[in-house]
Amino acid sequence: MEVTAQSVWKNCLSFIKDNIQPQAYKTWFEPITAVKLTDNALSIQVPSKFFYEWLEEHYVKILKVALNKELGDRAKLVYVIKMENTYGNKQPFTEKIPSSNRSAVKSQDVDIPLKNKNPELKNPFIIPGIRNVKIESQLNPNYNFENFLEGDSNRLARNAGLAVANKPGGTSFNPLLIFGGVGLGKTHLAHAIGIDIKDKYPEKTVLYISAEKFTQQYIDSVKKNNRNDFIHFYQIIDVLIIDDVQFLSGKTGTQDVFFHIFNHLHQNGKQVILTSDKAPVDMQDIEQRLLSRFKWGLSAELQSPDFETRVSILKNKLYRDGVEMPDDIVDYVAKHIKTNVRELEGAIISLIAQSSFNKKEITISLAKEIVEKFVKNTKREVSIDYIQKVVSDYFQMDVDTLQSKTRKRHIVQARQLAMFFAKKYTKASLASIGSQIGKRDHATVLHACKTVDNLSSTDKQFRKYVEDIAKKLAL
Ligand SMILES: Nc1ncnc2c1ncn2[C@@H]1O[C@H](COP(=O)(O)OP(=O)(O)OP(=O)(O)O)[C@@H](O)[C@H]1O
Repeated sequence: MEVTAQSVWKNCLSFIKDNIQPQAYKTWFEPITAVKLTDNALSIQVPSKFFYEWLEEHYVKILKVALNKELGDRAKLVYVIKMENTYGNKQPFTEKIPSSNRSAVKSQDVDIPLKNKNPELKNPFIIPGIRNVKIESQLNPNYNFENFLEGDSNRLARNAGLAVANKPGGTSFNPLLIFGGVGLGKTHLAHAIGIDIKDKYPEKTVLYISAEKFTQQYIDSVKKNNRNDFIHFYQIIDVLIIDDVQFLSGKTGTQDVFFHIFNHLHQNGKQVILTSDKAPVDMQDIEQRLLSRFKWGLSAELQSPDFETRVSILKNKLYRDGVEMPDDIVDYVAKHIKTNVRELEGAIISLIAQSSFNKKEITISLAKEIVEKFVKNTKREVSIDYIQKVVSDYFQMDVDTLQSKTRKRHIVQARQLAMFFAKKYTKASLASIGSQIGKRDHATVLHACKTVDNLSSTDKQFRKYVEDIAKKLAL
């Protein structure tokens, strides 16, 4: 009979089954599949890193005996760790043996050094290389230090970022918390630090994640009963970058788990980088113990750039995009859009687009037209988070209640109002609104908007809710 990975593993399993508790066998061996056999090395696929470490800690001897029986004294075992959508995102963290299926964005792959740096010393039959598991760092190479222009408004944060990138975990800036208003470059700077660390220390595991996604992963892990996996995953990262930590407000479960992850990383000299739209003192509904951790390192503010910096940012962008624009136009845009770099860039992009689509020359009057529209439009920009907070405050409930599955009338109405305002005042799609407001689908959001419209015209009290909330949103 042909010897295959499956046949070898089947024999191993029957030996193991006879020698361990049935429950343990079911839990730790049934989920494993054999994937490859080359020479005397058998590759088995396990569903998570936690799983793999558990096997190593508890069943390494029996695995060795079973494998030696099948493949002789020189038998080797290779683990293939596949986290199948473990944390429930469309683009999950994938972890693989490096030689195959590399990510399209190679620069974002990082090695995860697992527990025992030199496994041979402890487990002679496990081949080297299995620890070179890969994880995508989710960094955007377009956000780097070279194109993050320095000015008085960001000097401290930028230089602290550079210091952290030179010595991750080795400065007193741990955590480094970058805070500031909307569109001032927090995300850009956070990525730039990560990218620079990857350049300088390719062996380090860097992971960028938004607090929102982190929260979602945590919720999913609880649902799927693999909270330990979740924690473990984050504890082995060298540089953890969490964007928009204010999103954790009011989410006590996520805060708790983050607290433990943070402590572990900090104690082990790993670097934590956080961004937030507020300074720690202004953060609400974040546990005190977490806030005090945030203050351990350095909180560096990004302020609105001054006129000169705004001009440099625009000129740099134009230069990188290969577009020429007269200085007086650039100055005009920089003079009128002051508080948000994203808007600043957006206005210049619109200007270029308008002039090329309509074959119009870029003039001051065209710039004026666009800047005016831009400022008007962006005044209405408000986040779905903010809407949920305003609505739940108005009805004196917390955001979790608003998002919950309950069918209680007043909660359903609050949720529908949040959806209605999110549809009205953000650019988010129905699907995205639904997923952010209690993980509903787009049809639910559509239904909510219709219900709010109907009730506003038939129910006086309800109309008052709509008017009050609109006022609170200051739109
Ligand atoms: N100093 C800078 N130099 C060059 N580009 C910048 C600078 N600051 C911000 N930008 C650009 O402005 C845009 C918005 O920046 P970013 O998304 O990092 O802001 P943010 O503070 O994270 O915003 P939000 O509050 O919405 O999360 C990005 O395109 C970024 O590249």
